[in-house]
Amino acid sequence: MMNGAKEVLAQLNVSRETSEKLLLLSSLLEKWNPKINLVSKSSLKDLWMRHILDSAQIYELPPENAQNWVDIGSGGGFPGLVIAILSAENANSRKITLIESDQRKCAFLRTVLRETEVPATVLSERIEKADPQRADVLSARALADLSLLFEFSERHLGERGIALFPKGATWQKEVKLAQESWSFKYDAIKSKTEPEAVILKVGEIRRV
Ligand SMILES: C[S@@+](CC[C@H](N)C(=O)[O-])C[C@H]1O[C@@H](n2cnc3c(N)ncnc32)[C@H](O)[C@@H]1O
Repeated sequence: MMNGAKEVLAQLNVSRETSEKLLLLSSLLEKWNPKINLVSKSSLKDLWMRHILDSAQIYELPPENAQNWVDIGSGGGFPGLVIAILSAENANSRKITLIESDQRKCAFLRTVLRETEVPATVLSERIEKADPQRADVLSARALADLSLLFEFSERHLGERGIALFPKGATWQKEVKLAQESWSFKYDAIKSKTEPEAVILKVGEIRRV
């Protein structure tokens, strides 16, 4: 088993079936990564902590009735694929959509979904061109600064939806800058995987 897998799986406390799906994701990622660079080579050895646990921690954050979850700029599937796998465990009727413009990465995302038998839709399109999704939850990790993420939210987030954006140590600077052009409410939830990082949970995003 790969570095950290046991510890992370114990921490997540998921069923055997879900553990197997996450293990399948990690082995497919290891296999595809040298060809299409889904995560940086240096972070591959910490895949479970840096990517899988980091993605899983946002799964609990939306309200239970949030049905339509859209992950933009999904890349190698963080957090989108992990959210789809965890949602499948709960057999809830949540609809998951991943938007990613790189065709090869989309082929990887579809392969993992097929092999794990997890339902989700992959849109291989540019975020700014894809049909508006009216998401209840919009997530994006390592995609853009907050101001650009708000522009994407304007297109894809539903009226009462919330956005979940994991951000690193400079998140306060990004918030300040975004406040020049946008009004919004936010909580900064401490990350479980990086001491200075947070997950920004943002709602009521409006242009000023
Ligand atoms: C730095 S990667 C992050 C991937 C993943 N979210 C993660 O945290 O590992 C950003 C991803 O967003 C995709 N992307 C960037 N701009 C995009 C756009 N305008 N429309 C769709 N995908 C985009 C890129 O192809 C890339 O896979």
